[in-house]
Amino acid sequence: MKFQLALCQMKVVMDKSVNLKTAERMIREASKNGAQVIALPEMFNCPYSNKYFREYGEPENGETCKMLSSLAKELKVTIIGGSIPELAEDRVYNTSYSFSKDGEMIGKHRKIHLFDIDVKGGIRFKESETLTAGNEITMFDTEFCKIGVAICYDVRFPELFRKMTLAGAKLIVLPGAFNMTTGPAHWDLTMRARALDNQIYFAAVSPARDTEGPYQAYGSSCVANPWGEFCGKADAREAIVYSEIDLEYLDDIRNQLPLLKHRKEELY
Ligand SMILES: O=C(O)CCC(=O)C(=O)O
Repeated sequence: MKFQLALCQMKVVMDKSVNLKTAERMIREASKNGAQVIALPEMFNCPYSNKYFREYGEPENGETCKMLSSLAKELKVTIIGGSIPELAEDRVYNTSYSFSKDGEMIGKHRKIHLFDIDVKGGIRFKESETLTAGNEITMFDTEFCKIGVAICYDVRFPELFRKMTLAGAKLIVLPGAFNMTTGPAHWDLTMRARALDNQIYFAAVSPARDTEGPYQAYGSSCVANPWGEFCGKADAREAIVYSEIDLEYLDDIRNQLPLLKHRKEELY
């Protein structure tokens, strides 16, 4: 079984309606080019800043969800809708909604690990000033395979992905927006490591870099294959990354190098 994955590395601007139009344009283009699973970046409708999350936030089934659901249904594609600020009661979550090709919501992931860091000479960010953490692992079935979804800083916690792998995920999609300090240092390495350790396809989708916006995303959306190599990669500019996800190849790699079978669970 093979299928086509597309990652829409879109430019995110201050105007929410422009962001929704860009997402729609890129999803339509990806679908026209044969993509069957299409993913968007973290916080694709909102500038990535604590200042804006509440203002741009929407309850579940707000206008962004409605747009993604109807596009999925119209184009008959699975959409992993990056993430957006979700308003629930008085809280704000960083939430990714996924839709089946019938337009049904099949996944909802609230970012589990909040990005609260202070790197000397680099970046300081404290998501917990505005956001609340989720507490569930997110996986769903599609006609192709089980897909897991996590968001950005979640990627740094390998146990999460091992768990998804053991539960049958073959593709993990990570909407993410690394920055210009940790991006060059860790992005490529971390995405390849998650793919290699678990012998899965691991796809990370970032916004394009906007040197005029309040946050400079690293870009570099990529797909790493079960051998740990990139099989799709963007630079910092707006682009769609296409990759073939080949589940027979995944099985071949696992047969040739049976890492998952060689685990000694009784020891660790
Ligand atoms: O882990 C990192 O270095 C970046 C994480 C991040 O930007 C985020 O979680 O939004």
